[in-house]
Amino acid sequence: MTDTVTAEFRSAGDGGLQVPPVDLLRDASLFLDFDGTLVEIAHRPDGVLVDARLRALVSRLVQDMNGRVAIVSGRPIAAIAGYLGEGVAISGSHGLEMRWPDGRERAPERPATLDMVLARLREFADDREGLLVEEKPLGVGLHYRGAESLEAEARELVGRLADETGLTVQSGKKVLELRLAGAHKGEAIRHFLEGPPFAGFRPVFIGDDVTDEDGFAAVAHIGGAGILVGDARPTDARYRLAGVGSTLDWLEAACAAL
Ligand SMILES: O=P(O)(O)OC[C@H]1O[C@H](O[C@H]2O[C@H](CO)[C@@H](O)[C@H](O)[C@H]2O)[C@H](O)[C@@H](O)[C@@H]1O
Repeated sequence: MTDTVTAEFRSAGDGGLQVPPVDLLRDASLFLDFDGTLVEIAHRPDGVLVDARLRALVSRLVQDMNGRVAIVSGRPIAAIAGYLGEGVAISGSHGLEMRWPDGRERAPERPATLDMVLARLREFADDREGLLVEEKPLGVGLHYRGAESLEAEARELVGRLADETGLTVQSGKKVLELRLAGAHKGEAIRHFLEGPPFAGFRPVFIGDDVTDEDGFAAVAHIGGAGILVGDARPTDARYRLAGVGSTLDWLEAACAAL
């Protein structure tokens, strides 16, 4: 642990939410968001850094929690598996895709309207510097981190495309996504909890973004606990950690306390 990260870890218990107790993962099923929770937010989606420490931590959690660990991300399963390997269960695309620990997978068909939406967003971004279009199997992301003044214009277009296609708008950190409706992170967590190895264990979900609130609400409803990563805000999470560094420190400590 570095001094800086340890200081951040210790100072997180303000804003009404405390740092989670280190024994929280005992008899728990653990669900982890990816961007902003396990890796720092980067300027571009392909700019995130996944190092040996994170890969080792995820492997150790999977092993020591007898497989009761899943990544629950807005990214596609293939992207998460590319970063963290195949040894962990994954829900991708904001709950639309599911991959269980035994390798079973479930995902809906890609909607035909996505190709048209992709083309319209690319055309929009090509004319405006700083915007970036992310193609995903069940959605399209329009990132405005490099052009924040264009947010309102981007929102207007994305809203119009949602009305035209019936796709749903998913807002995130400096991103607007159009994606197939009908799932969210809370539902993905409930699906995992229906069967082995997750069923019967208290759910803990760690996330940072507004898209993670569905997960916090779901675990709270089932008697588990959410952990918000980052600044305090109105939330259904019960605990808070200050940032990615303190989250990795806490996970290592919690794993050692199993
Ligand atoms: O549910 P998550 O695992 O948190 O994924 C949410 C979205 O994360 C990615 O976008 C965000 O992270 C990027 C890299 O740090 C950043 O550049 C971007 O501004 C953020 O919105 C990813 O690109 C999306 O597909 C995910 O839905």
